[in-house]
Amino acid sequence: MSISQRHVRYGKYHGTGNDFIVVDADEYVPNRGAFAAHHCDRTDGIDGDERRGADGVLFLALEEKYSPPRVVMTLVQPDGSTAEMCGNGARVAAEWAMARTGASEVMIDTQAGTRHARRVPVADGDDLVAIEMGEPSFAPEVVPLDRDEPLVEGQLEGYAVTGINTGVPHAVVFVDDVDAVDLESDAPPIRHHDVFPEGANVTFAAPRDDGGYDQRTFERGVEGETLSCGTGAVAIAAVAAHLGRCEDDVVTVSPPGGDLRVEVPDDGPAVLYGPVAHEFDGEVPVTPPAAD
Ligand SMILES: N[C@@H](CCC[C@H](N)C(=O)O)C(=O)O
Repeated sequence: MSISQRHVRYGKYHGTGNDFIVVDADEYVPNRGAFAAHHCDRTDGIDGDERRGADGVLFLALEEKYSPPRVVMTLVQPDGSTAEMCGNGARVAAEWAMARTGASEVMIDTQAGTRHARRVPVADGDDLVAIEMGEPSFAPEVVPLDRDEPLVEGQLEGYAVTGINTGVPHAVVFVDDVDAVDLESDAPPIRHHDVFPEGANVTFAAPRDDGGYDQRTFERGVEGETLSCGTGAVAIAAVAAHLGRCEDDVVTVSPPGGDLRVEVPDDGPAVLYGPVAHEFDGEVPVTPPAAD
């Protein structure tokens, strides 16, 4: 005998390929971790136009009474963990809220702080969504690091690694060619290294002749490579500025899924710009089927 299942509606979005299932937080999901683990699965998860599954579930609570409107964002990752911040996820949250309210700017409440987001019209192209990202920090207690000094190009697992927090911890490594890195084997020992007591996303960057950087990131919580990572793009720009590797305070960072623009002023918060796409909408069971 089958028991009828309650379903929840969702929207599927991506920001330069970093893709998310968006669920209105008014929809009661009793076990958000299990929901994310099941529906984000790349083999058995939600059936997308191009790729199954997703990099995470964004539970979004819209507070329309404020001006600009506010959104409380909770990112639940495929391993069931909750991330304090997500640059591309926050841009998706902003697009979702701006489409619902007609506003062209919103405030996003994250565990890393409240961030201002706005739509940026682009001549002859799709609008960009810009999100204020706070001030990147190298401070050991903020990254966090299991030592008293910042980690700047310290030797870890055969790479020169810099630890930085851009809302979440990143281990940034500069290389000549990101495509020459075996991410699936080289990133996990850094991601789980003792120096990062809460773990770290591992972001490789290679300078290009045009002043921009190529990016590849192995994400904590996804436990694999994603097509884009916004906090990682900001981490590259901030570490490059810190090491004197870039002259401009506006840097184009290119993960596999597209181009992101990052502003890293000497004082004040970083800003991340990029496109957001709404792929499709659907409904899924609120309680995933039990594993065999
Ligand atoms: N893809 C995100 C980062 C998400 C959080 C990360 N996986 C973590 O656990 O720290 C982005 O665009 O910033």
